[in-house]
Amino acid sequence: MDRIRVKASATSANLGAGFDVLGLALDEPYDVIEVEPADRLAIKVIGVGSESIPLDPERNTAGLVAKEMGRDVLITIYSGIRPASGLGSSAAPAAGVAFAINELFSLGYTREELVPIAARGEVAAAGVAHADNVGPCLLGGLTIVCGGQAESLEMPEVGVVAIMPDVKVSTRVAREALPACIPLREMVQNVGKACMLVAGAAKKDPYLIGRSLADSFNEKYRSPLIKGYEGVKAGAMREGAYGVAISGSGPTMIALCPRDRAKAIEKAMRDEFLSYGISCESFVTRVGRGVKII
Ligand SMILES: Nc1ncnc2c1ncn2[C@@H]1O[C@H](COP(=O)(O)OP(=O)(O)OP(=O)(O)O)[C@@H](O)[C@H]1O
Ligand SMILES: N[C@@H](CCO)C(=O)O
Repeated sequence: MDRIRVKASATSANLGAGFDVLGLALDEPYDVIEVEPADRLAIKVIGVGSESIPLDPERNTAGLVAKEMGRDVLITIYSGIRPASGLGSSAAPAAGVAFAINELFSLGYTREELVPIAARGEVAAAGVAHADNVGPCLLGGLTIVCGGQAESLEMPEVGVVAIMPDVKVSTRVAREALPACIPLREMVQNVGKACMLVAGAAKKDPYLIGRSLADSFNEKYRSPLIKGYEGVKAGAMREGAYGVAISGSGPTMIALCPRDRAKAIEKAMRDEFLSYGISCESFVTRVGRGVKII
């Protein structure tokens, strides 16, 4: 094989209480990434937000991954995920390139083993090697990452509505909004919610998953960065969403819902943002299955 082309999709990290641990793969939007052997490591970016994506391999998540894997390659990223929106835009190229290099050079890593390698690419974007976006991007479904290990659970069939208000919140800034310590009571509530969410996926119970999205950490400290958050969430719940969460570090909000309610929920959430004078992009999708060769 002299060149490989993969589809690496958007992801939604945290899912409320699962801060830096849980992540959900989405089917759309996605990046298409091509990788081919070259004399030196180089990166080209075309598409959504390309002007804000660094070409220097040291500052690009995909470049750091290729360096980590010790391969000189030309990486072409056809970007389809808006940067700094909370949908894992920096993770998709990292996961995509880890997967592509593994296939191209027949390195023999499992998808699970690629998770910590791809996570180190995130240092270029977030300053830390968090795996809660690269995990679901590689494995699909609902992913749990912990101490370099990654596990994935199949989700029940749900619709996913994502609303991206026209506001930029970088992961770095959103991480600074979080306290270093939280009260014991909040910690206990969050552990409970995260465990209930995983139980919901294991039991294929979308109502339990939805109820478990409300947390007292990510939402409490980061929702003030998203003007209109409470109204938008209420609009989605009124139209039948199972639950709502900030996607990753925001400002995108996602609602999980019955698939036949998704369009009405999308409209309600958009209308709420507009009532605060905030324009937004939005889309309806489903749970993704992980990076694949196309
Ligand atoms: N390969 C890459 N693709 C996209 N962004 C990158 C890449 N490498 C570095 N970046 C930087 O990361 C920034 C986006 O990362 P950030 O983590 O803030 O957003 P996100 O991935 O959309 O959000 P989240 O991690 O919350 O889901 C970009 O503005 C860009 O400067
Ligand atoms: N867990 C990270 C992910 C960002 O996508 C954060 O919320 O800061």
